[in-house]
Amino acid sequence: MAHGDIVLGPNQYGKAEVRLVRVTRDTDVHRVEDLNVTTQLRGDFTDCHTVGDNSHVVATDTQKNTVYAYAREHGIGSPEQFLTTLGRHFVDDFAQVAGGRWESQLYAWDRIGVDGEPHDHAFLREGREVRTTLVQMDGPDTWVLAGFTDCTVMKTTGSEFHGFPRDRYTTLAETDDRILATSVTAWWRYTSADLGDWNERYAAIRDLMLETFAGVHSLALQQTIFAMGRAVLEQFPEVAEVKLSCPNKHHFLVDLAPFGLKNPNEVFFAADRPYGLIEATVQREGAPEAPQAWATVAGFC
Ligand SMILES: O=c1[nH]c(=O)c2[nH]c(=O)[nH]c2[nH]1
Repeated sequence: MAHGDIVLGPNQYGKAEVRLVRVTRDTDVHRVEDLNVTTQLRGDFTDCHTVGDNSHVVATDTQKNTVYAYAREHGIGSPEQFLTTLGRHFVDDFAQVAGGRWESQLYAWDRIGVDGEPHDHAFLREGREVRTTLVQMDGPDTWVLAGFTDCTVMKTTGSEFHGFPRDRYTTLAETDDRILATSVTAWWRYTSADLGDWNERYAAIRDLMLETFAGVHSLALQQTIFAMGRAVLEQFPEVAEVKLSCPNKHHFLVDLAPFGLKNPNEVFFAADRPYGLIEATVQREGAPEAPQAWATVAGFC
């Protein structure tokens, strides 16, 4: 080969960020494994790059499907075990694959506590929510808003969605058992700026919202968030109104039938966009509104 020829250097390819949620439901106490998997192959792929010969190319789509099928067939257990098993398959079963890299991020979930007991199928993404507070003043008037954001929760059962209108653009299947997941952003307005015990009250309101999320058998995310706001207004007279903004973090059941596998609500694709965005204000009928309190709070109806 003459000096100066253009040749292919190091290369690898695969599917990045395969969002995989596996629910193990062999008992009523569900377990959740939530991974973001990237699979990349190295080996004899020169002809694809230089002349477009794909005869050696294990399609990235195939790599993605393999991630989901392996989650179903072999389970996850640990990311180390899962990635090693996956990588061994590609390296051992395809002569042209010499090696590769398999990487994942694992998102940990805790169980939501209800009456001090860990819930069977309602989970809270590990890591605290961000507590938010906004005080507005206008002369002698003070308004205190409190809330939180980035509080990601999931129910692996106890959620249905059906009975919605169908037109020629409707493809969504009705379901009586789906994953319901959202990242809650909540704001509430206190009736007074002089309540004291702010930290205890904040924690109690947050816990009540999470317990309500866990406890409500959901027919729609709209119903769940209204119940969360209503529970706060019923138990905390010092709260005047509650606003919630909740993305519906869709989890789509992966069709494993083409690979000869059943998927009894176990292996899901966790999509990040587009997402439903469900927002509501829950208020006391006839109570005076306080537009000044909310005037600069963006993104809420
Ligand atoms: O809880 C839901 N509310 C909706 O309005 C909706 N729309 C949709 O496609 N899925 C869902 N889920």
